[in-house]
Amino acid sequence: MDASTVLSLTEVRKSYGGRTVLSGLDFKLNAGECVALLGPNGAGKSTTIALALGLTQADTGSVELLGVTLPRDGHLARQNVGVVPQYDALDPDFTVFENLLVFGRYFGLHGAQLRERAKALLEFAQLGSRRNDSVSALSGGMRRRLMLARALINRPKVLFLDEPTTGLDPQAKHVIWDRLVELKRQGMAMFLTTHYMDEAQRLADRVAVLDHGNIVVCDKPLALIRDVVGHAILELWGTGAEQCVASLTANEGEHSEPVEQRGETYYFRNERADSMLTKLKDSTHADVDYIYRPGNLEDVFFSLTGRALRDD
Ligand SMILES: Nc1ncnc2c1ncn2[C@@H]1O[C@H](COP(=O)(O)OP(=O)(O)OP(=O)(O)O)[C@@H](O)[C@H]1O
Repeated sequence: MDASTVLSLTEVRKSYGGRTVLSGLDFKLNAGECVALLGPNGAGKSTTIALALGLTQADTGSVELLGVTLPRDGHLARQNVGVVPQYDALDPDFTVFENLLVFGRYFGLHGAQLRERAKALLEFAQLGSRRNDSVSALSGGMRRRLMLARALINRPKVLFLDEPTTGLDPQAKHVIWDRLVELKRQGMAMFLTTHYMDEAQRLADRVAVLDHGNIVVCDKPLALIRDVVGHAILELWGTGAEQCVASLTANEGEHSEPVEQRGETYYFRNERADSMLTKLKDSTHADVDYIYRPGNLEDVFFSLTGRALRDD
């Protein structure tokens, strides 16, 4: 494993009960880098995190974390790793501060050193004033921040975050993002899963899209937008959109590309978006709702993973 690589999964295959979840996955996380793993429900994001932490074993292939082989030496690697799991695992019988102390003791910390570390982390997580509160008195956002503080108690070299802001309101989400950006600035390597494209775009140096058992792309968010989607999207929706699209495309000829559709919304990209916008402005379909906008990560995601629901 290269010195700058903190995590590597090579040719990893994993099945559950005959159902293939990962089919030869290759991935590397470098020191100081933040990678966001995106994928539809059930694509295998949590499974990838569990493998990366040595909590489950690959059927074939190899996993190395911080220079040690998993799952064999997982306990060694986990000494230097922080994990923010998808669901809060705080002890409701303890206060905010005590939750940090208890967790720190698992890592062999104690006494004044542990108390100082816990105090500093509560300040970092903007929970200093809630130090003596019961965990049950915290809001959802505060609980996530406490989970983040807890994951940092052992001064980890790499942080794993499984959907760190799912279920939080926009304000609470932004506070978590702000804290994660600060950690990035400090050089923390981070591997996170998310369903939020804005989260991936905001935080990730590289975005990996997992689908059908493998990573289909892994690159900088803006490079993905440029390469997979392009510079512009025209979206049309609402009453009259179908008729409008039919009339705008009527002169395109029989070899024209089919028009992309997600539910009741129609999409044109790039040069076609530009020309459709011109036609639309000159047309009689003034009442149709539309927006002309830059491409984004959600467009990349749909473009690569399709539109079919994955919850069956
Ligand atoms: N311990 C397990 N036993 C059996 N099947 C499992 C187990 N863990 C995961 N799976 C299955 O493996 C597949 C991938 O699950 P995983 O939780 O990794 O996906 P995910 O991408 O994290 O999904 P989500 O976005 O819904 O959280 C799913 O079909 C899931 O039902």
